[in-house]
Amino acid sequence: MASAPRTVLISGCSSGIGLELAVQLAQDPRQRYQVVATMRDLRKKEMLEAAAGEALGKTLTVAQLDVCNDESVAQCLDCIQEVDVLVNNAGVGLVGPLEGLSMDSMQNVFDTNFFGAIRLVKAVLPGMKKRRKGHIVVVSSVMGLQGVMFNDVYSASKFALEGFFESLAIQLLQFNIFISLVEPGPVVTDFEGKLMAQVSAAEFPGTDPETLAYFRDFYLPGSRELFRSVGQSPKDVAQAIAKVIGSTRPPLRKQTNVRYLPLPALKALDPSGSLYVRTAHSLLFRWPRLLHLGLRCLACGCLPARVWPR
Ligand SMILES: NC(=O)C1=CN([C@@H]2O[C@H](COP(=O)(O)OP(=O)(O)OC[C@H]3O[C@@H](n4cnc5c(N)ncnc54)[C@H](OP(=O)(O)O)[C@@H]3O)[C@@H](O)[C@H]2O)C=CC1
Ligand SMILES: CC1=C(/C=C/C(C)=C/C=C/C(C)=C/C=O)C(C)(C)CCC1
Repeated sequence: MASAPRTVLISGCSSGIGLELAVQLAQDPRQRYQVVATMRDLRKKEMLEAAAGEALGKTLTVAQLDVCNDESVAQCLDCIQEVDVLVNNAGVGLVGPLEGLSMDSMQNVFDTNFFGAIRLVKAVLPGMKKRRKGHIVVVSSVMGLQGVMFNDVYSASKFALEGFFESLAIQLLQFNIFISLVEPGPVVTDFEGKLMAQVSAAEFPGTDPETLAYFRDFYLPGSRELFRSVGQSPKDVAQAIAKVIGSTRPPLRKQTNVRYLPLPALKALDPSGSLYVRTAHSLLFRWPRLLHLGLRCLACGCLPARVWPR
């Protein structure tokens, strides 16, 4: 006999990975999921509703949820009996020279990416513990594994998630609750467009001209090329997350982009950290042509498209 559908609550479904995941799970051919797709601004729900098609109102419902707001979280959860799977997907980026970024903008990154996820976990955990089952999925990033220049604060917010959820995972095994940190590389969503809009509007006051030139003339072109060459589609990332949710023994960590794997591998190869830091520095500042060639090679499609082990 087929078991009852699991209720999946996903944050940040107005666009990108969250939207794709909500639709994929709601359209699961085996109807294993009842999806509560949430977003902070319901005026943005049209795209999700259109993509959901016939699943809307059946296996997918849309609800308001701002991960930075206690009241919004409480109201949303009041309407759901049990959350079997929580997907912490909502997130914001922040890029630029540190000297030119306001403390408010940095705090907003932590409020959303880190404390937003914790706020939701605190809300669903008592129920999961009582039922002695549950799965918490966190959309982390390769930047939760290694820092990337000019992404200092965003990367720190993802490192914070990694430390927090790895710690929690140990206790929660006692309650049969699993944690999975999904670590995508660059994904072609509104995320990059929002960052670029932020960059073109910002003047980065107080930043010295040399640093600004490194950011604008080295980092931005390199990052643009990286997204163009090895960027994954949100559909691919959502598929990887759906697989993690569907597995009986969910992994603690899952990287989604095989073409980005050489970079985290540098960190694993040299625990002192120097190999990764020096290679990233050289690729950006000393051998940009090698970076360009390497990215073209990685993009050419001759590499397998899946991450090993599967
Ligand atoms: N794109 C990429 O290259 C990568 C992205 N990630 C991570 O994937 C996740 C999804 O990003 P992605 O789909 O790419 O980008 P999008 O910008 O398309 O999606 C981000 C989502 O988060 C929502 N959000 C932001 N703040 C809040 C809030 N306070 N409460 C509720 N929702 C909020 C946005 O809503 P709104 O429309 O209202 O702003 C939007 O729905 C993020 O955690 C991101 O860090 C990880 C690795 C790479
Ligand atoms: C420019 C540049 C880099 C940039 C990496 C970037 C920009 C990664 C972006 C990842 C994202 C967007 C994750 C989201 O969570 C490298 C490869 C480290 C080193 C060489 C030069």
